Amino acid sequence: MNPAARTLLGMTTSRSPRAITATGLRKAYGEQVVLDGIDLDIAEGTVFSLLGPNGAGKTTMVQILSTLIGADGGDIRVAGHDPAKDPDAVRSAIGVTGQFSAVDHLLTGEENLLLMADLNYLGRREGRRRAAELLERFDLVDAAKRTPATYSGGMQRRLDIAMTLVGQPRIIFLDEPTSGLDPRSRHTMWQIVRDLVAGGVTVFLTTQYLDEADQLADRIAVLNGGKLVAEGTAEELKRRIPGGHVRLRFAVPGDLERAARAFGEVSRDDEALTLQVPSDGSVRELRSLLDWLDAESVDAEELSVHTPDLDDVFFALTEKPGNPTAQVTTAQKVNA
Ligand SMILES: Nc1ncnc2c1ncn2[C@@H]1O[C@H](COP(=O)(O)OP(=O)(O)OP(=O)(O)O)[C@@H](O)[C@H]1O
Repeated sequence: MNPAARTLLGMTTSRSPRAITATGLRKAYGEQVVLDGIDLDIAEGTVFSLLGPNGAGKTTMVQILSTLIGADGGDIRVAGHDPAKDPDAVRSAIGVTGQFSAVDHLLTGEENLLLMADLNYLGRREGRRRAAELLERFDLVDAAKRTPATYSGGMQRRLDIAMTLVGQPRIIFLDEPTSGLDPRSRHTMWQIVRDLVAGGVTVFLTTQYLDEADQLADRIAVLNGGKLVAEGTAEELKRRIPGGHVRLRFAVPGDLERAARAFGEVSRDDEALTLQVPSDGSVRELRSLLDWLDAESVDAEELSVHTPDLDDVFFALTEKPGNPTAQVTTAQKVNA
């Protein structure tokens, strides 16, 4: 029976299994409340990205979910287990990679993987098989006998992830997996994440790169001031904030003046001879704008369409009074 029919009949639709859930998660350091009642609901086999300004509490959240530190309150389940009551069960289901790389720099890449296999009690033969498979999968065969000191940043990051995968975790915490990587290595890392998810792994991603969240995440949450201030798909978050506009640049001040009068409340820059006209960027709106310019013989030298991106969402949701990033929201004020 299709989901719509089930709903019509009042039957509950089956929910996909959850990798991570939390209700009312709280954590304070002394007087400072870092996580102030956080709810999480992350489906298995998806990428969840947590965004937030520096110091928002992202690392604290990852540390709690991965059993490194305890929460002060709330109900948490990771792979079905409570990290406080059953940390070993959580640890056996998760892998953590990122800023604090587990790579031993005195061992070769292959030896690092074999050490991980030992730590996971895989046995000699299975350990060797797994190490060889991961070296192949992460394009590290030629580098296997060298120490990571001779690796590029991208190779070190790939070895780090490969080491995490030795234990075949169902949930992986990726803390800023591509910081410092060049564009090609970033894309390789994105493909690795997509392949993991295609294999059913759940990825909890923290990143400073909003385009990374946009590319990879099924759902994105923005943490600010101890709370999740927004949660949804990238498209849902972008729709939440105004900011779409068309920017027109004119050749002469007279044309700028006439257009500004015709369009009413728009943001203008007399020096650059530009106007920002609120618009959803649709063909229909663009056509009527161009028709008007034609009909009035107003000469626009340049036209560009701006739709809100995740940067706009981030700034709008995490903006502090007096923050210089406020300029990014000019377009939203135009629309207000
Ligand atoms: N062990 C600790 N003792 C006291 N305060 C702490 C401790 N760990 C973190 N904090 C504080 O908690 C807040 C959240 O820190 P956290 O590292 O979780 O933020 P973050 O979002 O990961 O930041 P960033 O993006 O800079 O890595 C910060 O104000 C930090 O100073």
